[in-house]
Amino acid sequence: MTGSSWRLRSRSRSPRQGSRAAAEDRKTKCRFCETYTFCEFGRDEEYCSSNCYMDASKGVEALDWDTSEAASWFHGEGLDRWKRQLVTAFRDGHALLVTLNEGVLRRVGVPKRKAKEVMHDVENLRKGAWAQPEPPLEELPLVTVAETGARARPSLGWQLVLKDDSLRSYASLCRGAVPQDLAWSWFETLRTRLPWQDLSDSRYQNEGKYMPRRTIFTVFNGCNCTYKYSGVAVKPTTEPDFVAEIRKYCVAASGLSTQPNCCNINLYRDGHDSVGWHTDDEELFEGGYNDITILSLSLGAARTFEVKHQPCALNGPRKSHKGPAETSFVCRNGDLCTMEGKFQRHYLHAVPKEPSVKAPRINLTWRWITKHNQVDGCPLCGPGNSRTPLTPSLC
Ligand SMILES: O=C(O)CCC(=O)C(=O)O
Ligand SMILES: [Fe+2]
Repeated sequence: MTGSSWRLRSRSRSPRQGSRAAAEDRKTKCRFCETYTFCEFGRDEEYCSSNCYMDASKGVEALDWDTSEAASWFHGEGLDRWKRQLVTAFRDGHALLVTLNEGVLRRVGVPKRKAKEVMHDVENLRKGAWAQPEPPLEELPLVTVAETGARARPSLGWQLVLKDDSLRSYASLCRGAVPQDLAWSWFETLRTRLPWQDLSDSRYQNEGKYMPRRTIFTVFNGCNCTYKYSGVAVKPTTEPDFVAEIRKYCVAASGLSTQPNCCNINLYRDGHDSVGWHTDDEELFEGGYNDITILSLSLGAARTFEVKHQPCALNGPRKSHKGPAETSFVCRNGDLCTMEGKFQRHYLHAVPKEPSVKAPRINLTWRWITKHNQVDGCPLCGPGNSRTPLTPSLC
């Protein structure tokens, strides 16, 4: 592809400003998902939804390209040169390739294996593109839960266990935030009363293979979003009263001023259950480019929670998620902890297998859905996504 085929699309044309009503009569092909659909935005917009626009642009300027030129480009100049150009474009223009997906690559004749490889690089590039220096705290203040919690419940002893100002990434921890008896009774209630689900990765759906944990995703306040990650789709369950009670207790202990609207709850039956290295950077929570908070309660058996930096393609050769943790702490019955700021953008976390652990553990992670899912028909989706404060505030 020649330089002339790069066209920067201005951020000021955000379709978030359009109205669903104005677009009801218009059937258009979305530039991101490429399906024909009623556009929820105004007439001039090219994306079918705020989800697609944000998936395409991730909040930075979007880089447009002409698919018809792609074939000659791939075949003529080769992938290596193409990748180098991409990197330059990302660095110079803070831009993002918006219309590229595996299907497009296949259509212009890129073999499947190469197309996958390219998309892997593009995804890393997107992450790299986001990894511009974070704004300093003086410019964009951030209050941690270690601070709000300490103000709300000084006796609990909140502490900051990860403080990375340059990456705006923080983790707060409160040992014994919930008294032991109460925590154990919550553990028993959740274990026996929740309709736990076995998750199957889409790749293994027909093979009877399940993720090494049981789970449930609760929502409330009219939200109906499905939680999709790593090839798994967890349908929402309306938050039962006994979960709401736990939520309110933990939010109060954290000094947070708003209630999260969903919770991912995991049951680790014993030390063979686990969750591998990942980030909770799904679009629902917009944590890839916003400061967000995830509040986590541990109940039952103690398990190790591990943390390490997220590899970034622009910082060097592609790295796998293999390799040891950089930080870890043991989460025990009744402990609260958090992941805050841009943690989901810059850090990975995991709960590794610990075969010596014979007892079960339950973990609840409360999150704030700010970008409700259109595809699953969540009634809260649309340009008017509820923008609850994403970070704690001192009140
Ligand atoms: O079990 C934990 O402590 C973490 C769970 C987690 O990372 C998740 O549900 O995304
Ligand atoms: Fe997670």
